[in-house]
Amino acid sequence: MTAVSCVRVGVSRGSVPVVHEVDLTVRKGEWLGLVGPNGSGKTTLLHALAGLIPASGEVRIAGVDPQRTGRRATARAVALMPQRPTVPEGVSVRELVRLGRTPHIARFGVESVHDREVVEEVLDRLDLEPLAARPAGALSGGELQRVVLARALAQEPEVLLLDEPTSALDIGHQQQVLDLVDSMRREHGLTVLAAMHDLTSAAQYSERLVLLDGGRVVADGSPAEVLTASRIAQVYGARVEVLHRPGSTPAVLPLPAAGETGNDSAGAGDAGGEGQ
Ligand SMILES: Nc1ncnc2c1ncn2[C@@H]1O[C@H](COP(=O)(O)OP(=O)(O)OP(=O)(O)O)[C@@H](O)[C@H]1O
Repeated sequence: MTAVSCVRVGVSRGSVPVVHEVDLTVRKGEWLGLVGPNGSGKTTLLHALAGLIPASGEVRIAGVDPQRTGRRATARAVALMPQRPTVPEGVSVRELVRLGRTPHIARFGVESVHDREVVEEVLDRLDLEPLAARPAGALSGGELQRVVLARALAQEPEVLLLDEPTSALDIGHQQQVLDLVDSMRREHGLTVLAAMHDLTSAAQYSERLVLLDGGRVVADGSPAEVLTASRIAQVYGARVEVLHRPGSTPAVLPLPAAGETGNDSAGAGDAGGEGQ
């Protein structure tokens, strides 16, 4: 079953086209990683899929056309975790997470028992209980990032759009949040589209990667197919080695500039070289 389909999708920012003729299909329950250099159009595409900005072409996501469906109705099926969240002044962490329930609550209606249970469950699953009464505006960057993910999960979406979900997180919290999203995908058939810069992490969690460059899809396939050293050099201008470990997904290792061997070995060399 298809959860997301884009046919010749284009998006302009101001008068400048920044996403060009993107064709994309994502299966229900699939994790699709969106990768590409800065400015390649990842955020723009995610915002168009969430119906936040106009796009040309055809978009269907969780059975709705976000370009022609109201924000509220779209938000009952599609949640976006933004790269740069705005936090309403004075709200607590629990209140911010509760905002995720807004699309499900009738205007002038009150929260149901289910609404309250969902909020408490995501606070618990992300270990946010100890922060729940704190003002959201006074959190660290990483704490806020987990709270904003909690708000998106509280929407109980069919499709979750993640824009750099772990950019502010330490390695332990990166694994915690990506493992949680992955378990929700496996248990509930959640469909995930995640824009990520960490290519090793993107390869680990994504069943498929789509690589954007200059607003166009330049590669679409399994992580091993998309992440080759020559393609990363060409698209990112980066020196890397791609490690293929038995039974595991590819790992992308940055390499030092030619002639440099890294801090430790350079230091050892200066001190008299190896084996002395
Ligand atoms: N509001 C805007 N007005 C004008 N141009 C914009 C706007 N937002 C984005 N752009 C431009 O659109 C292009 C794509 O930006 P976008 O944020 O989608 O890239 P990205 O792949 O998400 O980048 P990054 O990895 O740096 O987050 C960039 O050239 C950017 O400068």
